[in-house]
Amino acid sequence: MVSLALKDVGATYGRRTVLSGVNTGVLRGGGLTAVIGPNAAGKSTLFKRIAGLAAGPGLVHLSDTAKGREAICYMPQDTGANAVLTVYESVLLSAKQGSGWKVKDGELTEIDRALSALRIDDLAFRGLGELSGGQRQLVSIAQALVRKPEVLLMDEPTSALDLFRQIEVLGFMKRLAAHSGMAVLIALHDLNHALRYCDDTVVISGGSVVASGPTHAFITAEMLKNVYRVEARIEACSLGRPVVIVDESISSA
Ligand SMILES: Nc1ncnc2c1ncn2[C@@H]1O[C@H](COP(=O)(O)OP(=O)(O)OP(=O)(O)O)[C@@H](O)[C@H]1O
Repeated sequence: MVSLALKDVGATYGRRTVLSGVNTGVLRGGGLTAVIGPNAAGKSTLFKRIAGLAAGPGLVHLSDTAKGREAICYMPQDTGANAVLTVYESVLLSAKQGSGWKVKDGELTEIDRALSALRIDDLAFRGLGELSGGQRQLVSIAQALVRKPEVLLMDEPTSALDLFRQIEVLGFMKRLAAHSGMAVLIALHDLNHALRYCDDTVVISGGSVVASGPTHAFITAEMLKNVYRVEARIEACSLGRPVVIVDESISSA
């Protein structure tokens, strides 16, 4: 099963350093890891650095994969839409990325499977340009899945989805990771999703990792105060699940 570890990883845009000294333990395949932190903390940049799309020092160490960097797929926050393509064509194009243009039967089956797992098979022959934001986000997930990554970096993949779709997609990703051994890192703003679906969490603030390890140990009232500047409580809901309740922001005055 694939695993990923970051050692003294940094990232720069031109002369500007936005990420430095990022170290994590070994992030193993088979589950979801949340990457959390305030706006502009460096979550997307970390994903771009891991995927080789941003420059910077340090080591992104991948183990137990024969594919090297090819094992990694980055699903960006803003996916943009090539209005000329249909959903099916765009997913097919993604599946063929980096390989020849000859389409095998198995690949079409994989596409059908991804569209159906995300319940967007009815959109297959609609143009990308005529989809809603949430529908486009589901298509982006399908595009990522058909590339069969071993490490999948999902940048706020549920931000445009309704409540039903959010839990459906995260539940599906959790089962898929457990079944396939894929390592899935998910940048999230909804910390209740992190608590419910992610075994491990990496907390980023101001371009550095401030904590990395088991989710329940790190999503705490103290972390929320220090990193997010809010007074909050973690309490058990009526089903016994921990939930974050935010009481108020802490003024910087
Ligand atoms: N292409 C770029 N060139 C220069 N600076 C950039 C670029 N992309 C991001 N930045 C800067 O890097 C910092 C980290 O941005 P990043 O997008 O990684 O944050 P984030 O944690 O993903 O934020 P958010 O939660 O708002 O999506 C920010 O200060 C941002 O302005």
